[in-house]
Amino acid sequence: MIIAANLKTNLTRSATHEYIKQLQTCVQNSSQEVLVFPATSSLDGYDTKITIGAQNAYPVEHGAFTGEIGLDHLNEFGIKTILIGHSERRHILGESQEFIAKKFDYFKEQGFKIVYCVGEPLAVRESSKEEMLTYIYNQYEGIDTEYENLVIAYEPVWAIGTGKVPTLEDIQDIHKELKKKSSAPLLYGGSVKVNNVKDILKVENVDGVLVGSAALYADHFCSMIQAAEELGKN
Ligand SMILES: O=C(CO)COP(=O)(O)O
Repeated sequence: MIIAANLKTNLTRSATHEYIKQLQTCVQNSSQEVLVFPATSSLDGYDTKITIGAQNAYPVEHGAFTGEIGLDHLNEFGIKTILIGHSERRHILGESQEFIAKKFDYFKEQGFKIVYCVGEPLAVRESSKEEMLTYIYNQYEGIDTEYENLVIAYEPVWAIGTGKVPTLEDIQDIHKELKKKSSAPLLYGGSVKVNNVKDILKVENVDGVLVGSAALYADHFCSMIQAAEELGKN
């Protein structure tokens, strides 16, 4: 399974080094695919079997894009994994589907593993299932769903950082629908914690989890990796 940590705007570079060091023991004998997305300024050359990915980069090698980093900055650390389409970039940073698709194409051309996020806000959730699926399907616009290095993460916006989680039946239902759009591994994200990770990982068509706040604690993230290991679902 894929067990991924999105550290968002947390943990400085030295704290991230400490964090990765603490994770070493639990990934050593684990057969899970573990990904960590540190803050941009915490990207570095980490000596670990954990895959380090970027939370964001501009679709360019380098150039005049104040505040952004480009491909050269990722290459410096051998980073070949990127998160694209996260709801915080869509809704807080104002990234359009068109721009997201452009970013996707660029990093696909570079052969990156792309963890592509989709998910609906609460108002959409509270509408009909049909409207909800239409909303989510629009987030597939311009995206090559057959790209071999693609991982999709379904993250309902209303479940992110709120402690609210869809029912297991709802996760199963939506993952079944999303698998029809793409056979890529499909992660669930949104308030995944140590106490619910096992139940979520057991759901059909859940191929892993993308964890935010609970992953900031190395011991909690470790427990999640171990939970996946115990389930023996690779
Ligand atoms: O946004 C997320 C991961 O990308 C989920 O965040 P939380 O686990 O804090 O809800």
